[in-house]
Amino acid sequence: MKIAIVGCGNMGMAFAKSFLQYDLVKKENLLLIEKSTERSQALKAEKAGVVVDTIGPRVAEYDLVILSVKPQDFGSVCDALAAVIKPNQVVLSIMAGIPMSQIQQRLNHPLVIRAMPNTPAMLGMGITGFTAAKEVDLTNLRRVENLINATGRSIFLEDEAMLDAVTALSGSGPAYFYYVVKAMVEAGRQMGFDEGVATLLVKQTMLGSFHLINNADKSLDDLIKAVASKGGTTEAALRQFEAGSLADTLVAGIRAAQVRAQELSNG
Ligand SMILES: NC(=O)C1=CN([C@@H]2O[C@H](COP(=O)(O)OP(=O)(O)OC[C@H]3O[C@@H](n4cnc5c(N)ncnc54)[C@H](O)[C@@H]3O)[C@@H](O)[C@H]2O)C=CC1
Ligand SMILES: O=C(O)[C@@H]1CCC=N1
Repeated sequence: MKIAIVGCGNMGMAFAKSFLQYDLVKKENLLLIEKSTERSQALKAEKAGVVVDTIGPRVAEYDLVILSVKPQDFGSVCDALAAVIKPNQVVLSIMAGIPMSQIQQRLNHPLVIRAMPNTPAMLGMGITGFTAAKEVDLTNLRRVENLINATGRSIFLEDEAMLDAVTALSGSGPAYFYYVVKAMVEAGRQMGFDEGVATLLVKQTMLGSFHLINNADKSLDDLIKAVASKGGTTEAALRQFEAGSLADTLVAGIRAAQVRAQELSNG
């Protein structure tokens, strides 16, 4: 397979590296289109693929074109891509917010798949929600699904509208996790630990707790109950979280991310 990636930042390269790792594409068949000179020089030094700075006629030689520029930069790539794209090529967009209909219309091209990954894709531990325009046949859909699965796990969604919810939940999700970890490390620092020790205590707690969520045959409420002894320390913390409506604030934040994803479709 020959793959062109437009926008080779965090996510574009997370995808590229996963494909290379699983030998799903050869470096000579991977076109990396990156407008930033600094970034493209780094990609050339890494010998990550064939690096160019603009979309040109050679893009037409690739089976799949991945759009991984920021949604705000989509307008800057449309015309150049529309001018060279051939009818049999498949476009995979990982841009937040931009609906498939808009991509189809701006590129004058029906074969569009839309996906929302997250940054753990860099380690092959991502989760990606994806959906496809009705014009995309099963063979192409399976090919792209296999590629996405090199970055972690995936879930196909019939309803494109749910991709904005995926964006809010798992796309942005890693940042929420880091935010909570950061607050816990700060609490550790305030209680007298240096940052390294606080970080070790928190990271190992998060790792172990994640495995308990995955392996213990208990609900989240039961897992909380198993930690929070009656009249103990955990209860004191949870009471404070409730008083500050922490859970409601987290839910409201995630809903704000969903609204923002919907707004991004308007440019
Ligand atoms: N960062 C994240 O956690 C996630 C991001 N996304 C989506 O992935 C897309 C990319 O995000 P990141 O990789 O984080 O951004 P990034 O800023 O790291 O990468 C975007 C790259 O596109 C390049 N670029 C901009 N205009 C260009 C053009 N006309 N031609 C060629 N290259 C161009 C930029 O120089 C930059 O290197 C966004 O649309 C975002 O919504 C999706 C899921 C997770
Ligand atoms: O913050 C953003 O807009 C992108 C989409 C999901 C994660 N990062």
